[in-house]
Amino acid sequence: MAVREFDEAVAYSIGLRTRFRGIDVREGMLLRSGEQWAEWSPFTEYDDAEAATWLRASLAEDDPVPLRTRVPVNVTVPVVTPDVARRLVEDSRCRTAKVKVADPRSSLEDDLHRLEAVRRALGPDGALRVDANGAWSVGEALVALRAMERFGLQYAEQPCRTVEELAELRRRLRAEHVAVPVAADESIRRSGDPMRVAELGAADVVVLKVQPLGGWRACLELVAALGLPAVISSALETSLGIWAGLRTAAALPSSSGPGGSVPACGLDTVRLFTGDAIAEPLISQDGEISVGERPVPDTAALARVRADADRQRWWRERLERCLRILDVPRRDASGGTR
Ligand SMILES: O=C(O)CCC(=O)C1=CC=C[C@@H](O)[C@@H]1C(=O)O
Ligand SMILES: [Mg+2]
Repeated sequence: MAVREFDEAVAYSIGLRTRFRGIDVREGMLLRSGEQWAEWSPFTEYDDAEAATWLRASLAEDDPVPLRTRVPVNVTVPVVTPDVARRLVEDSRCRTAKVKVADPRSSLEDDLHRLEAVRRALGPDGALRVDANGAWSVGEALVALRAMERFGLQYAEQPCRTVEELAELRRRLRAEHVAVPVAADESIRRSGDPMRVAELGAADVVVLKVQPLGGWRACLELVAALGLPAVISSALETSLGIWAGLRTAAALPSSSGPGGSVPACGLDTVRLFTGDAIAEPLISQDGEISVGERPVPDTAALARVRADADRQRWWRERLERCLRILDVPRRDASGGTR
């Protein structure tokens, strides 16, 4: 089945080195319009309405104007043993680490051991973040963050599920003099009303992802409207999706971070993949990734990550449904629109 809106639409399937957010394989599509390739990779369990928002990002025809050529990034530490965590941080040479915590497979004690190993690998000057993906109640978050405070946390990302809980937690952390700022991720990208985070005073920092928010323009508009420090993060993508995040981070206003730079972004996740679609994957060097021209897939690399016929069909059908939701003008066989 052909998808007429694109010149090519290829589904990929790439193994993860470590289980991450409950998945071992990342799937998505790479879409070509003329010379331009983009990624569309809504998680497979998302419904069509949410997947269509991600598609809006992939349909963007222009790119934001970059203000810098390099973007600092954090190394992302999944739920792994302290030893593996230490090695990941040391190998990355990043000066900021984000550690997954509150996973069903990891007790608070396990989390504390992992954090201790990461803090030791970073040294006292490195920045350390945790991400709980909304797993804690307010009470649980208070207990955990009180215990984690001694490692010096830059912030805790989405400690609780709802915006109201984040706001309450933030108040109670302050009242109890626990020095851990709160960052909102899912409350921005999945709540349907990202402005509520600012209205309720629910976060000190916001985490923004280009595909889930429907594109770079929506991200930059949100940064301006929210008036909070913003960290651009990956949605666990190939280098094509990562490039869109990097380019957006490169366009953040210079007031975002010290010395005209931006806070370290969560864009070093190609490291978590066993393969990629481009020849020179966008992975950090000395804690930064250079933002070059929009990449194009490499024929051999793309062949290695191409999904099987069943998954090609599944993704194409999903793409057709999402295009209908967005009401994208149909191209006729000659390439014109109708
Ligand atoms: O922010 C990072 O360091 C990497 C990206 C990352 O952690 C995530 C990517 C995609 C899905 C999420 O579960 C997860 C996150 O919650 O931030
Ligand atoms: Mg997160």
